[in-house]
Amino acid sequence: MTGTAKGMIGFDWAYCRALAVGVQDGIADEDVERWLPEARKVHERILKERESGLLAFWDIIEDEKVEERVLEIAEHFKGRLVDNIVVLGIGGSALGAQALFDALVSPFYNLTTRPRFFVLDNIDPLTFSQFLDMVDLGRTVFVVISKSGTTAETLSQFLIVKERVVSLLGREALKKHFVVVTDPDKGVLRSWVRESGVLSCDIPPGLGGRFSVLSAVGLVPAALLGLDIRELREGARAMAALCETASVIENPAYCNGLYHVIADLDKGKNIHVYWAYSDSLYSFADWLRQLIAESLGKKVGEKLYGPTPVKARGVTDQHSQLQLYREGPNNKIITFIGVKSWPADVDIPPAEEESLADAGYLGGKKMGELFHAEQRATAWALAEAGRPNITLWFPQVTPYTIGQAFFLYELQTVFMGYLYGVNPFDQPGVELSKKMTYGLMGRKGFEEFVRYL
Ligand SMILES: O=P(O)(O)OC[C@H]1O[C@H](O)[C@H](O)[C@@H](O)[C@@H]1O
Repeated sequence: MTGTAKGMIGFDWAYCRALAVGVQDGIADEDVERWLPEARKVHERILKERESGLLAFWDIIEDEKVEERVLEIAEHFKGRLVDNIVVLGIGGSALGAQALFDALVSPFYNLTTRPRFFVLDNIDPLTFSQFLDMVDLGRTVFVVISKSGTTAETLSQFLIVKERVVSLLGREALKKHFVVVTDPDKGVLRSWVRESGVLSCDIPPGLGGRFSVLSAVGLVPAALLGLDIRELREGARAMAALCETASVIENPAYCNGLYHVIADLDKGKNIHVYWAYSDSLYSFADWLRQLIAESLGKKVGEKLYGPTPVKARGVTDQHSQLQLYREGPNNKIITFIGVKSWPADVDIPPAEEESLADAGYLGGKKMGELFHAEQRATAWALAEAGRPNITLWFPQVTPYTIGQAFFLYELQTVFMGYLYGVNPFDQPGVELSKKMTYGLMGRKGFEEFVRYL
């Protein structure tokens, strides 16, 4: 089936353009014109970096060896009595797997299916101890994911469960219950893989955590769950093909990125809301929050950059956030993440009782109709109040379309970073609190960091 037949995601930018409905300070042609020379330079830079293999997030979707290795590992666990697949990881080593799972699997999956899937991306002692009390370690596979292989949170989780597996099942059981996804050479986890012989997958050194969902970081959990990782990456490649064009206006990643930079720097809209009108895409908004915050939240000299990414859920947050978005400070650009059709829908029966006459307008309709009507009305109502908004439409949520969305926003974020003039691939701001934590935890060589406290 062709790409188009499988369905391509796409933007509706009508309500972010100037003078659409009531959008006074939307994006005007002259705004775009002003930025085009800079945007074209950024395209040239991206082209050069691609040619010199500096864009690992783009190269990874074309690297077939990754899929082969991941499917090999999934094959190893096939047919085994596995009740639980548990990801131990945090940030870029967890958010992608969670977004993939929630996008492609029912929210009630764990109640009805085996193996169940859990992403433990926090070290709340109560949650973690309750999880360990609940889980049958003998029927659990832990996927330990850490690009650096040194992240304290993930190592603490790993040390706890490893010790319990060894004391319950013996050291030889480690290979049956652990898979590690980490740096090919460096880090504590890589040394342990060498020593223990457990199965592992590499995270290419040049691939940042928040850009790694289409690598083994997202693929190992997805393949263990039997999700179609080939379709996922084919979707990413289909979007990459669309984003090859130098035309900033025709390139979905560039055009949407440009609108967001203009909204932030020229229109004072530095809060970027991602309003998922789909329960299955709500975690995708979480994944986006890390990608945008860590890539664009940067200090260059005395200048501070970076929109604040905010997530919302539709239609639920119409009843909690809309008031602010429509009548509060006009400092936001809002992206609705919508789904054209669902694999299932529900009929709303007619209201027979006289007492329910006022609910009559709902009868004979489908819940999806009401959902779409509310999304459409909310987008219009925001535009009418001068609030620029965009809709990203998924024809359906499938491995193919979610793969597209991951790649689209990874490239858009790099494009925006270069337009802002920041490095979208590092995150220096997260290091100090880590060093102070090491100091507080008595780690050798970090004593100096606790003097601040
Ligand atoms: O994958 P890891 O090396 O364990 O890092 C996990 C996360 O922690 C870091 O502190 C960074 O903030 C994130 O960019 C990263 O994704």
